[in-house]
Order: sequence, then C-alpha cells, then structure tokens
Amino acid sequence: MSEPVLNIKNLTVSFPDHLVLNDLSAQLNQGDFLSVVGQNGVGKTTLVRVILHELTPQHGKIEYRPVFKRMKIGYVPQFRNIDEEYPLSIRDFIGLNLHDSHMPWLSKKERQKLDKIIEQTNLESIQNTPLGEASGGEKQKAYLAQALINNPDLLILDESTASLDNVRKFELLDLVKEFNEQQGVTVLFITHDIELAQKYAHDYLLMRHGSYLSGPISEFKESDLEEAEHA
Ligand SMILES: Nc1ncnc2c1ncn2[C@@H]1O[C@H](COP(=O)(O)OP(=O)(O)OP(=O)(O)O)[C@@H](O)[C@H]1O
Repeated sequence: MSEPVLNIKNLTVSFPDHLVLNDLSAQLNQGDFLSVVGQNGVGKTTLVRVILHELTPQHGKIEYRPVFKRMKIGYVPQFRNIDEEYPLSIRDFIGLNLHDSHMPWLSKKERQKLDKIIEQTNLESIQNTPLGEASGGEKQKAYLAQALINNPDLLILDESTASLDNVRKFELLDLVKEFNEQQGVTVLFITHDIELAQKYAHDYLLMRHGSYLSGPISEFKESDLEEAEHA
C-alpha cells in the first residue's frame, strides 16, 4: 500500500465575512493524481494556500509525511504572460530552483540535474531562448521543469493548463503523467476542466460551498457538479 503524503484533517478557514473551507478532510498518498474541481470561489486556492503554509486554518491541520523531513513541493501556477524583456533564458529560469550550493554559479552536479530535466521536458532545442519570447505552452513547460527539478514529494498544478489550447494542455499533462507513473510524483491538479481531470487524474475531490465529495475519477458524476453550480 502506498504511503500517505498529505493528510488534510478537518480544515476550516473563514475570512471576516464568510466561511470558505468547512471541515474539509482528504488524504493524498504517494503516487496519487488527485484532481480538485469546483465552481469559482469554493476555496480551491485557499486550500493550496493552506498546504503551502501561506494561510493558517482556524481549525484542523495538515500532516505532511514523512514527518522526519521537510516536504518538497513543486508549484506550477496558472499561465500569465511574461514580459518580452524578461532577461532569463528558459534554461536559466528552470535553474532558479537549484539550491544545492551557495555559489552564484551552478556546480557540475547542478548542471547535470538541469540538463536532465530539460531533456525530460523536451525543452532542449529552445533552452537558450529568452523565456519572454517563448510561447504559452513553452512557458508552462518551463514552469513545470522548474517545479520538478528538485524531485518534489508533491506537485501542485494550480489551473496550470487554463488558457492553453488543447494540444498544449495535453502536451503538458502527458509530461506530468509520465513523472507520475514513472517516478511516482504525487500530483494535486486544480482545474475547472472536467474532461481533462477525467483524462488524467485517478481521483477527484469536488469542492462545493461547505461540502465535499471525493472518489475515483471514474465515479465522478457531472450531475454532482451541476448540483453544486445550482446550489
Ligand atoms: N484574503 C482573503 N480575504 C477575504 N476573502 C478571501 C480572501 N482570499 C479568498 N477570499 C474569498 O474566499 C473565497 C474562496 O476563494 P478561492 O480563491 O479560494 O476560491 P477558488 O475556488 O480558488 O476560486 P477560483 O476558481 O475562482 O480561483 C472567495 O469568495 C474569495 O473571495
């Protein structure tokens, strides 16, 4: 049986004017690919902020496993345009997440790590292109490579495929799937795109205003989402 990575226990988060997360519990095991779905404003980003320690819940907690080491989390944000003048190449941008040495330049080991992730994400031919000149799909791949370079225990995709066309969405998620299946990277995929969740995720967590449904993605019912939308 696979090991738990995140144990979300009875999380409650409220802002001064309203309750956002209401006694939410969920578990993520090593190698899981969980899609978090739900209408705007149900608290998906709030959940990510709690996982990233940016927000403290009023009640409940998240247990990170294994407990004896600091969990490494890779994060791929939603696409946003990067200024054409942005000075770093795709390669240098990916390398920003390397922390092994205190030197301003990369060690041989770090360069090898960088070469490997660039190869694994199919960015070799454009690695020296300025990030600002890359296409939307290439930029998201660069974010993915940067998130994966330190072999994270958990990869969070926060609407990372939104505003990409279908071909680029599939390209990005095919890569994520490879890392999930071949290297056991645990994936938390926040999306509004149910078809994409059904194509790639193993399980779902449907967030509604104050109540939650979860299970294998094969058992996800569109009607549950509609019910949430009309609640
Ligand atoms: N810092 C804050 N102060 C007050 N209210 C907040 C704060 N952050 C989020 N909210 C509110 O909490 C609710 C949940 O927001 P959140 O961004 O988590 O939802 P979401 O499910 O990620 O939505 P979307 O799909 O639109 O990104 C929203 O009503 C939002 O306005």
